[in-house]
Amino acid sequence: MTMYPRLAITLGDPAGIGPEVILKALTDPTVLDRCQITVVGTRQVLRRTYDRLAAITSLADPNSLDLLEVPTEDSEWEWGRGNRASGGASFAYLSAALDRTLAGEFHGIVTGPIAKSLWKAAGFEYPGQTEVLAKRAGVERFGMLFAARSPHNGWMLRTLLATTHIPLSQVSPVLTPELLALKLDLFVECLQRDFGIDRPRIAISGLNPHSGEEGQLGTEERDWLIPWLEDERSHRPSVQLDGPVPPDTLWVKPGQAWYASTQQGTNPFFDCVADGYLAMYHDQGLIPVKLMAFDRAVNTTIGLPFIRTSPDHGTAFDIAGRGIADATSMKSAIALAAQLSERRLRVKNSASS
Ligand SMILES: NC(=O)C1=CN([C@@H]2O[C@H](COP(=O)(O)OP(=O)(O)OC[C@H]3O[C@@H](n4cnc5c(N)ncnc54)[C@H](O)[C@@H]3O)[C@@H](O)[C@H]2O)C=CC1
Ligand SMILES: NCC(=O)COP(=O)(O)O
Repeated sequence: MTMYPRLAITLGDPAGIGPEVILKALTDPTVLDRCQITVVGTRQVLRRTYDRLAAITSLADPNSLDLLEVPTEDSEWEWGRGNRASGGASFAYLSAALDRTLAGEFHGIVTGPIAKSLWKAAGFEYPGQTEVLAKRAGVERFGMLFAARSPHNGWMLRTLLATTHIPLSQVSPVLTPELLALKLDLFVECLQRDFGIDRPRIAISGLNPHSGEEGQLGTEERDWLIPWLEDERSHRPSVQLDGPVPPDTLWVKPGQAWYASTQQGTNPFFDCVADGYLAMYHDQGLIPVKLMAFDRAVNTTIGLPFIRTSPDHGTAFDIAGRGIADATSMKSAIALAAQLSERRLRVKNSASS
């Protein structure tokens, strides 16, 4: 029997493209037929978006949606010009969705994009939505994973970031064997539990050019990354660990697989690709993801007791209110949240029956 998960979708910053891509995504029957959706935000924001854009692009009518109305103190903002009011509203939407999810009302949350600087302006000192979700869920082990399915052949690129929203100068001091072991644990758990890959292959990036070239171009690989990986290999027999692969070439094979015009199983590129890629820092992982899949990649927070996904893009203030935002990444985020929540529901129900 098919079980339809209940998903909350937060509008994100009302001055950005979040409301537009949500109303666009909710016109697609393939998005709607696998889950029950409640939009979390304010009717006034949805109405304003609809009234401005419905004449030039196809949008769901806000009256047709199930809406959880979230009171906000101030609604003085303009398209493309977020301010502390729009930042505060986007925080309130996320909080309301979290309250209801933690109370068991939703199986997953799909978040619209927020502007981190405007959270700060509104007095909320978090680096991003990921950290709020983890804190409110009471979770200390969590990770930022980007998943994207190739439109050419269905292959899925999955990239976990070992470090996320920190300055580049802090990456090396923050990276430790303990942190990488934690991220690897999470990655393996996620690939097995959520993606059904029992014996995953994971490729791990080096940090330095040429993975340090025997210590000539950086010493982290020689000093601890290579020994740590060897140790991990010896006590994880059910996982294939590749690396540390020089970061400039790690993405060549997934790039070939992404663009291959034939299906997995008939193309030798697929024999070389991993089920998951572990990048050492934000842009090392996200530059290749966004080059290949900016229009469709999904950001998902792993380690939470519920599913959370989000489009890979931000608020795009430069195009907000013009009707030209591409909703494919939002559609993919809803579809992935539905797929992962349904899988968890199925497993839970079969365990209890
Ligand atoms: N999950 C989230 O809430 C995320 C939030 N952000 C936030 O978004 C804000 C803006 O960040 P940026 O670096 O400018 O990234 P961005 O993704 O908002 O925009 C980068 C470029 O891509 C274009 N773009 C983005 N999404 C698009 C779409 N769906 N269709 C067509 N074009 C699109 C924009 O017009 C812009 O030219 C920042 O405050 C950042 O913190 C950024 C990434 C994720
Ligand atoms: N670049 C990824 C990103 O900014 C994700 O932010 P969030 O989902 O933690 O808000």
